[in-house]
Amino acid sequence: MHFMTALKAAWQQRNSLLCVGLDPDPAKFPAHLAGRPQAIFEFCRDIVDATADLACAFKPQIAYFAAHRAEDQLEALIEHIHTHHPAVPVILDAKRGDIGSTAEQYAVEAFERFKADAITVNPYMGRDSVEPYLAYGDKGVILLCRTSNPGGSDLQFLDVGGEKLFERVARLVAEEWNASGNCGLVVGATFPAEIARVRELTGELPLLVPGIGAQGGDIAATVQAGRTMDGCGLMINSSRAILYAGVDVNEGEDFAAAARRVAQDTRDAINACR
Ligand SMILES: O=c1ccn([C@@H]2O[C@H](COP(=O)(O)O)[C@@H](O)[C@H]2O)c(=O)[nH]1
Repeated sequence: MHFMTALKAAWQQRNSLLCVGLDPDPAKFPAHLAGRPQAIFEFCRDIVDATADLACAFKPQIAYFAAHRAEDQLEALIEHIHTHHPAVPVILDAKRGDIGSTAEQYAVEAFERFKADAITVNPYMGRDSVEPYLAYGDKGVILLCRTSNPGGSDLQFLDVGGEKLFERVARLVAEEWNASGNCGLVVGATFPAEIARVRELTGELPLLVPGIGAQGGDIAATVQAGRTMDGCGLMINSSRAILYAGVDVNEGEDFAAAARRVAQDTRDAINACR
């Protein structure tokens, strides 16, 4: 199924704009998982099973798996999501960016090895570096536009011929790169004014919005700035605030139940503003 079809169905059927981020850090895992060879998979699987009905997407961040030589556990996790929660699309957060021949390999890795439904990509090497992902017409390609970190302004706010660089990226993606209707943009919840500007420039383009929760972005401001006419258009990501909700209050083996409570509260807070 086309990523956008799956995403739209998930928004409607689950009544949710919440994207649950999967950034597994073994140092923060509950004690009963310590030393288990498949701990990263088991932790994420339990979070996924506890939150799937509340989520419009899952977003595993590849660095948290690769850093621990756990790419095999990432493969198993995505397979688990597709098998047990087939209505929830998977966005592989990899932020790839390289020349075309290398990008071809990254695209194979994301879509054929990991079987992700979408990938995040860095647009700053230009169209030929993005083509290999766009060639998978049914897969989502979500390009960095206005990132949530403070240093994002260093380059993304540069004036490029009368507009800011992030505005140029937004227009380029919406007007030229989205021929197959499979593109989205990353815009941080920490910058609602720029979310509104990107929405203004891109019509109904889906926006992946990290930065609520641990980074402190405002949910109401995010939704008001980025929602489309039908109250959708956003995948609002929260990772650490959900994953470690139980660990922070020492809930041990009930970490997944605690994660569910925070995911539900977050989804409801988003829905209250749509
Ligand atoms: O601009 C960006 C792009 C990506 N991210 C990623 O989103 C999550 C955020 O995690 P939290 O724990 O909810 O802060 C993480 O995987 C980042 O790599 C981002 O934060 N900002």
